[in-house]
Amino acid sequence: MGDTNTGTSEKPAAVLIVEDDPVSSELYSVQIQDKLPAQCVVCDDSRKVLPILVQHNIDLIILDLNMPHISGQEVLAQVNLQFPDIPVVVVTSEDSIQVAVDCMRHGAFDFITKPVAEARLITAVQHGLRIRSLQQEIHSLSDRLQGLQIRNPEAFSGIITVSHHMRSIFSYIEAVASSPKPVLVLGDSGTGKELIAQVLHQLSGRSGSFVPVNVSGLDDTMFSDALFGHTKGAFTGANTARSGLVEQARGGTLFLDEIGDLPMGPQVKLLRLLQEGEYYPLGADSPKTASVRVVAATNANLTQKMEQGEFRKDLYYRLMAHTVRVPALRDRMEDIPHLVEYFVTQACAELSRPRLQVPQEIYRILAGYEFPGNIRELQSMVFDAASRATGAQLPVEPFRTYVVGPPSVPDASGIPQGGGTSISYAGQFPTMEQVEQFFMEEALRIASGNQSRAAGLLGISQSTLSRRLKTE
Ligand SMILES: Nc1ncnc2c1ncn2[C@@H]1O[C@H](COP(=O)(O)OP(=O)(O)OP(=O)(O)O)[C@@H](O)[C@H]1O
Repeated sequence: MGDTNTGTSEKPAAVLIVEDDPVSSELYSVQIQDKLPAQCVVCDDSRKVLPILVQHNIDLIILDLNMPHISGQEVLAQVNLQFPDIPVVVVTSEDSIQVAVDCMRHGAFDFITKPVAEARLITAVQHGLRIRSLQQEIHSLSDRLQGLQIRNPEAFSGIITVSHHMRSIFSYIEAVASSPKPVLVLGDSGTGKELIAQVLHQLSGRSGSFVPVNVSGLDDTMFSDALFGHTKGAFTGANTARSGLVEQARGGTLFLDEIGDLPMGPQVKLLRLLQEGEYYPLGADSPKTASVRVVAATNANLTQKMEQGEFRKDLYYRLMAHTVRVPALRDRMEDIPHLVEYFVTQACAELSRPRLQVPQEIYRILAGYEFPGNIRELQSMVFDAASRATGAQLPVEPFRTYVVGPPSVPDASGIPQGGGTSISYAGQFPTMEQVEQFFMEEALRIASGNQSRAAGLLGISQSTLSRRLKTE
């Protein structure tokens, strides 16, 4: 089934079949359990329906209208009154419009006449279960959002924040963590999207691993090989079979970073994986079944990308089943002092030096800054300043220079000429590649060769910087 691994609940749904004819109930049961992730319970006495609903979590009812003791219509009315969220699929031998209208009026979800065609039964049950799962999700979300109670504060301990907006995001994360549907994490570069993906995995209760992969710019073959693996001899040099990241993440979470920069070709393959729960390793004739939860992140504007025909709408709608929008640091400036303290502690531990004190002046300087590189940029600034400290305090000067004054004086071309690197174009205007190369080298120089910090200065991820440096 298409959605079995990636689209619906992993726990089998409970279907109650209310039918006094054992042949029919057995047939429905076998057909449903064969085609859907569902467990059927049969009830041949309509008087027992309500007690069963009280004692068990039933997700959907198949109800024969012609029952002895209490009629199907009466059971339907009772269920609709006491358990309005449970979809009821009515089955009857009466092919009458009036009966159908009556049932719908009394809250039936669907109406099927006997003899029951298997495909019709399966579609009705599938639709009913989907509605049921959406209802449960909405209840869970509104419960969580109303209370803003964080049930697992320890899971969020690595995400430093005092922002009310971030706390509401934590609450949402807790609500959707155990859902098997994809999560799309949106936000500017360096806002903490990967941290959020890790917490989603941690709270998902999944026993498999968290497997991150940066998919930016991967072509068709690179994408298939990385995610799906290959068979022995699939291409020249494929001397042994290799399983891909989807297999590594079996029972866990596959984190697709920079999904907005995935080219169109591989987007089709990803869509198929999400829709069918299946994939073909390179060189394989038969598909493999995937069992992963997908979390994707991007700092790109996907709406714009879809308008420009660079991102598939069907893929977007698959991925955004749950969406988390992480606010930029400039929209939660109240977090800055807490983040600075946190990073100072980290930096001092890494540099094996006593904890530095943070002068208030630093906060005044940072209050006027926009942070295009967000938290990664702040982290780099703090680490850089901590490594320059000579006394007991975090030095103010590196922050002032960074925020207030440019590190070097630009010449007429607008390109800074300070530092050890320069760009010369002898009357010819530099190309974008040259400009990009210049700034990457400049950032690396300022960050003393530390790629992660250089990436922070440039407002891009470390993996993107590393890839761009390799392709230069
Ligand atoms: N709230 C936070 N508390 C502590 N550290 C944080 C927080 N948010 C982000 N960080 C740190 O900032 C850095 C960047 O975070 P992360 O990689 O999760 O961002 P991202 O949004 O995925 O970036 P990109 O879009 O560039 O991939 C990491 O070192 C992360 O640990």
